[in-house]
Amino acid sequence: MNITPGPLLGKIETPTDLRKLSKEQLHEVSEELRQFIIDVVSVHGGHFAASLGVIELTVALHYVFNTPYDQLVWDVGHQAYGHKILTGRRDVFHTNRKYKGLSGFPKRDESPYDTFGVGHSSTSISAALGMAIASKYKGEADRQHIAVIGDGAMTAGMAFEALNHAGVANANVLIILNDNCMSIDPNVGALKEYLTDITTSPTYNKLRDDVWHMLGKLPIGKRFTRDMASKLEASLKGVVSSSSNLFEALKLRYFGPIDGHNIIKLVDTLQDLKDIPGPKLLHIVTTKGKGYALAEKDQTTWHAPGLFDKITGEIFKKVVETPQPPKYQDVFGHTLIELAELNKTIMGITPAMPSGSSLKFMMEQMPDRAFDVGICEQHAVTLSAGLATQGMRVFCNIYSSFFQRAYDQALHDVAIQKLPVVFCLDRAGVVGEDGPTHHGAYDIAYMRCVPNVIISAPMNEEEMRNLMYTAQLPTMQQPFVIRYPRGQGVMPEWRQPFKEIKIGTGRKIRSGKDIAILSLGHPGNFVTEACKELLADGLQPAHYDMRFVKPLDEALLHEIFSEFDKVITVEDAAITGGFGSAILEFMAQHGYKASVRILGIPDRIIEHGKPEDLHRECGYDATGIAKVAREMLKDKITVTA
Ligand SMILES: Cc1ncc(C[n+]2csc(CCOP(=O)(O)OP(=O)(O)O)c2C)c(N)n1
Ligand SMILES: CC(=O)[C@@H](O)[C@H](O)COP(=O)(O)O
Ligand SMILES: [Mg+2]
Repeated sequence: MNITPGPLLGKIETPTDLRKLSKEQLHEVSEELRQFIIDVVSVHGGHFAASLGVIELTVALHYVFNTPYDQLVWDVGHQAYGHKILTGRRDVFHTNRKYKGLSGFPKRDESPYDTFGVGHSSTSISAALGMAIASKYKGEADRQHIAVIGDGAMTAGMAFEALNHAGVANANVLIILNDNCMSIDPNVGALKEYLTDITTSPTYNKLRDDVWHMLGKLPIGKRFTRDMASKLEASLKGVVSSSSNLFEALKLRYFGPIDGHNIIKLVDTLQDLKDIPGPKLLHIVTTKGKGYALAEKDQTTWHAPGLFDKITGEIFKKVVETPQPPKYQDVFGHTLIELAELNKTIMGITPAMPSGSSLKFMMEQMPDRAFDVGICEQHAVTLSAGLATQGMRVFCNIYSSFFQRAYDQALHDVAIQKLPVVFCLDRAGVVGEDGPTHHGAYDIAYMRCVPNVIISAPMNEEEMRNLMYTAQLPTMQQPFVIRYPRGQGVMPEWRQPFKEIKIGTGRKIRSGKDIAILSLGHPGNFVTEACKELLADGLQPAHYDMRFVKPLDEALLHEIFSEFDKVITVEDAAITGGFGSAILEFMAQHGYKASVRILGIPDRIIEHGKPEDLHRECGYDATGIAKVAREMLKDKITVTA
């Protein structure tokens, strides 16, 4: 569908065109940009509410600063759609997040305006500070470095590590704190409350408004001179003294809070801040989903709603007649409640993904036993470890790719102490449209080398429930990983009674004599499909769902390698160091010789696209598996005319 931008936006190829407009025209540009994003995202999908909330900021930043010479870093990057559209990508924006299309996040390969690749949160201040220190070293005194970070992203330890450095680095960095009181779900924690206090304090706001009013009376050009800036700071410090303003206490000059939807005020403020060297923080207050009423009202649903009718606001769901299998995340969410009812020691932790992980069900039903701790994966893991020392059985649910943040905590705080924390790693494998920053490719490789850890992956909902059940049994006294993918499983009838699964045991799904296909987790379902193709070719594949990558089912493997000299392994994880590698290690240790092909995520960056496109590209969809089996069995295939 051809989506036409408004008349002003249609003339903006790059920010240079934007800068030719008058300040008064920026409101119109903002509205056209907002409408264009609504038009495109409603029919092509993607993140939504966050970009709508920073439209005015985006326009103001590119209007005031000399991008890309001035370096603009977006945190997470899910809010950078306006930035993409204004920086040369308007006409290809409909390819956003599609296979071979634009990335859903800023990406250095894509544009010189994308100064830093993002996707995981809370990196922007460190990155912008690094750029600022480099500019200082190179003598580029005129260069500006801006980090735009949300209130959710600001909760992460990494953001505070960067603030701690920025305050004393004497480098030219402007941090814009985009405060909309939301993460994906409502933001949490004491920092959120602090930001609310500072935004709503009547004394503070009165004084601030008085000062702005006074500045507004100065002739343009004289406004907010350095002198005035110091006076403004001094007066504000009277109310929010450096000991009570968190950012001032960290030696950053603090400005705001200001209305982040007032484009004129934003432009004036940014223009003024340009002249103030050193580390500074501008606090802006915005509404996530601004300008689309339904998104403003239900910001979590509209974070990334999928396709929708932009007029009625109806979010399209696939029309299906037969009962559908649930999403794995929902199996987790509902099963955890069932288990928690049986076992009073169970608790649930999520770092900022209550909706995405479905821990929200337990948070609603058992608020003293399930917590969102903010975008704080490291804390989530060590908190779980602390709880485990006191006899709690914690299900710490983290997306596989975000778990990377907490590796040392998993190793140092959980594994070395052999604490029985259950890590439910959601979004394991290729996740699809979020792309390389979010693919859960590496968890097997980086956890397999850690002693004391059990690593498992269910092939379906029933196994998922039984693994969760097994993981919380009192006999289980060590860390337990359960990895599972984004999206639906395969069993519409999934609420079966719990059964313990013996640790380190796989199961034979079908017998055969030509080749053994060993799968781990959900891709076992691709193998089932591949086997159908092979049977149609007259071949006899055997299929084993191994379930555990650590410990391996050695008895079953001895049986397999005694019987087969051709083996394929299949996993939705990095081949290097993964499940297939574990099988090769087993063979080497026991002196087995066989021809083995390992299918999984190859050793290169896999871009974004629909999961099925990516599985095909990696070669472990049903067709890819069958193709490899046929290659290995070519002597056995009888060609018929
Ligand atoms: C390390 C990490 N954990 C979790 C996420 C998932 N995530 C993406 S956006 C987001 C909310 C960010 O909130 P905020 O920074 O306030 O931005 P907003 O969406 O409100 O604009 C979360 C939790 C992530 N991208 N990175
Ligand atoms: C930007 C970000 O990190 C999240 O919004 C992520 O896209 C959520 O992924 P899911 O849709 O898999 O929950
Ligand atoms: Mg926010």
